[in-house]
Amino acid sequence: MTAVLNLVNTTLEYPDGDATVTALDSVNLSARPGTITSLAGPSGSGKSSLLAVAATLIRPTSGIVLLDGMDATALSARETAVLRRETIGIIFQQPNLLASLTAVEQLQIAEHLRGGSPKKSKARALELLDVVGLAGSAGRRPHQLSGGQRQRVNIARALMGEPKLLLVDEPTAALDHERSEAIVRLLVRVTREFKVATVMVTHDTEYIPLTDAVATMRDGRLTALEQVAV
Ligand SMILES: Nc1ncnc2c1ncn2[C@@H]1O[C@H](COP(=O)(O)OP(=O)(O)OP(=O)(O)O)[C@@H](O)[C@H]1O
Repeated sequence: MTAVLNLVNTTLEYPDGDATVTALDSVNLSARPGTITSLAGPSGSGKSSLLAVAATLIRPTSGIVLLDGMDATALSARETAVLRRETIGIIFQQPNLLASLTAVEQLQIAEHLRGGSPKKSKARALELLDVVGLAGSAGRRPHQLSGGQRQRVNIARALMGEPKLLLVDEPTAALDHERSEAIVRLLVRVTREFKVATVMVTHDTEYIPLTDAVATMRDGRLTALEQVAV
């Protein structure tokens, strides 16, 4: 199947006084529908930079970012925002839920901001909460949910826009072992069920075997891309 994301010779440099820091150094990576790739590597190796470039939040210094066949580096800021909204779901480390809203409303507001109809969005929000195992918690506010449940709302919210690419940054950072494994298993399941291409930054190497492939970074370079044997 055709890749949803293709990074081609992508380089990202940050200014650092008179010098530059090369956060990404000629990186090539692709992600296909229905597959989940772990992105591993030591601190400062470029994982977050790769995710930000793939998310079109940062434009690379050189190279190409192909999203669903379109070169995002050739688009205007407005066109890039539309492509991002229609193609990408982003799951940050912290769920960043709004304290006064119920779980179902967190999903509805995301859809409202995208211009969707409230009635349709409620039905889809309830469906997605069911998918992530929160059917009985739709009316709960963040303080009435556990850390793992809040991360599940975060995942369901990212799926509201029917993304083709799911970019996930350290989803288990704030969770204990049992909840972390459950979250990674959930990400694998939704990747298959919704046929999204998922790229997940992780420090927890123990969950890598649950995913399809692992891309390892060091000093801005992709040093290995291996399929995970099952
Ligand atoms: N805004 C910035 N300005 C200057 N340098 C930056 C900036 N963001 C990141 N860097 C540098 O780019 C390199 C890659 O950083 P990046 O955050 O992408 O690595 P990482 O693998 O995600 O690290 P961590 O696991 O600690 O989050 C590092 O040398 C970092 O110091």
